[in-house]
Amino acid sequence: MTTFQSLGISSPIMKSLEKMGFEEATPIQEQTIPLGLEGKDVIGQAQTGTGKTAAFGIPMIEKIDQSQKKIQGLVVAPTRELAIQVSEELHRLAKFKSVRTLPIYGGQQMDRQIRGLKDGPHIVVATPGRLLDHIRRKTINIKNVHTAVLDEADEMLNMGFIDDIRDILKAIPEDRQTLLFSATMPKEIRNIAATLMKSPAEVRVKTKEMTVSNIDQFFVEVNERQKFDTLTNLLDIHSPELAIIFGRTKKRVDEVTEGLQARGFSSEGIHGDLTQGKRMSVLNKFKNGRIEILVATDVAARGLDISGVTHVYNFDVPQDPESYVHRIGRTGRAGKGGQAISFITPREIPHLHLIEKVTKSKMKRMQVPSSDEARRGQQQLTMDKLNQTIENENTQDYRETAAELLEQHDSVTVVAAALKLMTKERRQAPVTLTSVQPVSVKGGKDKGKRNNYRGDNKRHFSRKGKPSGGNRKFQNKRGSNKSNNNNKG
Ligand SMILES: Nc1ncnc2c1ncn2[C@@H]1O[C@H](COP(=O)(O)OP(=O)(O)OP(=O)(O)O)[C@@H](O)[C@H]1O
Ligand SMILES: [Mg+2]
Repeated sequence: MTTFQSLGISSPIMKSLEKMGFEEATPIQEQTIPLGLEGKDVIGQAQTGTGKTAAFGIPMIEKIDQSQKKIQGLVVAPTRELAIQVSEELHRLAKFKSVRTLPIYGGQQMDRQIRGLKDGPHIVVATPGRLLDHIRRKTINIKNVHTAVLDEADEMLNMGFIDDIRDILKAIPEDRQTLLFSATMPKEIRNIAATLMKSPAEVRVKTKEMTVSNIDQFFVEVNERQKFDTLTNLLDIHSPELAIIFGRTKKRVDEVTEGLQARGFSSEGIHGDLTQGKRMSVLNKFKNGRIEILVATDVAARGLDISGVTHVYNFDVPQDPESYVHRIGRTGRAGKGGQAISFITPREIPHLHLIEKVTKSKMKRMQVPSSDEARRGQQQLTMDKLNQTIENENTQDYRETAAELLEQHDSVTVVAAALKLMTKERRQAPVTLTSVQPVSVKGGKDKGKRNNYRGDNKRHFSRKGKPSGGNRKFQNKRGSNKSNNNNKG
């Protein structure tokens, strides 16, 4: 066990850590905080939910001179929601040091951001597009930045933002410290990343698997047309506290959300076509438990830290193994348990094996649930409530009526009627979704897929809006990047 104290952390930050309930440093924190404090460049890789934010946040905050009203730390993150979240975590960590952090992202009014920037934050957490906007308009001064962090670095580089990131880093003095963090870092991306840094130390928290062991991983083999009924049956059986369902496209997310609502589930969708205000309000409702199910594109796959997510469903299997790692990593965070269930159509079985191979983890087969099991699942919830009432509540006032009922009917009939009354029966609304193409590893038109994953740099790194070559998978990827730009502004 490594205490934060032994890492040489100052007392204001120690105080924050105590308030946040952090008792000991996680392995990535233990290994990177000293390097960060020494001013070394670091490529840090550790599993999802293991505290990478504080791993770069603590040394960054330690090095801020709060008497200087200048931006000294800069974090770049791929999505708006993540920029906000990281900014909040840094704010909590810096609570007793009066270090001010400001998130800057697309979809928010420019003049408001400019006012915020004029107020003199010490740390800015930004999405790449909006940050470049400010740099080009000269509405941000990052000449005094001494620490720059790329959170989810592989994703930003993979999205074709390498030139944008270079432009951003060019605007910062060269003697800066640069830190790169992610749960995944394919070799070719790491090589590119290293070109942005000065002889970086590579810290990889060694584990056999890329995924955390506290997530139980399953797959269900289903036909495309069975997916939706299977999903609602599973939701009835699992009755998750909070669940995230990942769909491949925005349209898919909309359709699944509508279908779930039609069947009486409390759910909303999030993707890049929604206004920033809507995205925030959906996410906040989910965080507060006012909706139980969040249906999302990959915009919610990276970095989001929402406590209480017990289940992740890959309604559509993700395109590449990295994406799988990040999606399922929305559960099982900070040592908690979780379940991940991936829907695989028969033609996608080879893709399942590829994911298992790359992530070095195994998904257990889960049988397709029957509607009978789903019904039992719903009734189980009622039974639990009933048992709780029997154990914890005084039911004295109801006994006379109960006895009266039992004179009229046999006991099973009475209890069955009470169960029926209490059980929230699903509306059996018919739901038909527009089919999506299966993902495949090899053969025919999807052939480029694997090559792309394996790391044809040209495909990974060409700039947005400049598709290179006729690779179909690549164009799909670009297609989704167009939406990513919306998403990730
Ligand atoms: N030392 C610690 N002790 C207890 N909780 C911690 C500690 N460090 C971080 N946490 C908490 O663990 C959760 C996950 O942390 P964080 O979001 O930084 O993970 P991550 O490694 O960045 O994951 P991802 O790869 O998904 O981005 C957060 O709620 C954070 O506050
Ligand atoms: Mg993170």
